[in-house]
Amino acid sequence: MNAIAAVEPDTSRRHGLVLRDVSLQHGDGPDLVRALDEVNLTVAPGEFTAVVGPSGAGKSSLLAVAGGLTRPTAGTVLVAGHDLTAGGQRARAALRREHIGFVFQSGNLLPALTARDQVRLPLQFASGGRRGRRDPRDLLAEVGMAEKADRRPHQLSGGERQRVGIARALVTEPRLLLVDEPTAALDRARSHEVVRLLAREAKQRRVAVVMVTHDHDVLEHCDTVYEMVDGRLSRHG
Ligand SMILES: Nc1ncnc2c1ncn2[C@@H]1O[C@H](COP(=O)(O)OP(=O)(O)OP(=O)(O)O)[C@@H](O)[C@H]1O
Repeated sequence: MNAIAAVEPDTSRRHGLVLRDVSLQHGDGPDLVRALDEVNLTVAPGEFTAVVGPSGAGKSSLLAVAGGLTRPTAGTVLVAGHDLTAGGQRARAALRREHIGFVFQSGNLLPALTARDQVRLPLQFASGGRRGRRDPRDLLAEVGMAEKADRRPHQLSGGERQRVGIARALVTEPRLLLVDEPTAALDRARSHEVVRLLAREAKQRRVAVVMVTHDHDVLEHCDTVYEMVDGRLSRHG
């Protein structure tokens, strides 16, 4: 037997994100919109990918499909080797809790909770099964928020809220991090800090990251940049 042939050629990539021929349509007849049009994308563990493109191009649809929030009309979505398109809504929700973290535009924090409790929250919903979850205190220290762990969102700056949002998304040790316009509310310096932090976490924790952004300034921190136009994805630059 040929030992080399027996080795799966794409092992390292299998546990990140794979989209194969993914399409998402809304409506029908004259109202048909192809939000995603036969999209193929592979993001390896530790790879930091950005997606840019004009308004209405399909970027949010891409995140929704990759995150199991929306089922594509056609194609396959694999996250950490699991088929997000195979099961029903409950199966998708379970895979989402287990393997996927989300970071939103302005942190999306709950007003009543301290930074520490925001980061603890996802642990209460995650199953105890898989590898070690992160200690919220360690994670807050890692994102530079240890000193402000007792503060609530209104006592934090935009950049600090975003850091807490990133810590919250990482506490369950996701294999895939989906990030939607993380710098929308930030000035230039804070934008670079936040995206640099995402890049560092991607590498250190071997997380596949997909970040949608309008901010071309921060693309220098990304490994791969794609452009989305009319639901089609292509390499940028
Ligand atoms: N539920 C829906 N029903 C019908 N059309 C929809 C629906 N959701 C999105 N669309 C359409 O799908 C296309 C892609 O939308 P999407 O929100 O993914 O774009 P986007 O690139 O994220 O835009 P933006 O940068 O403005 O957020 C758009 O033409 C939009 O109008």
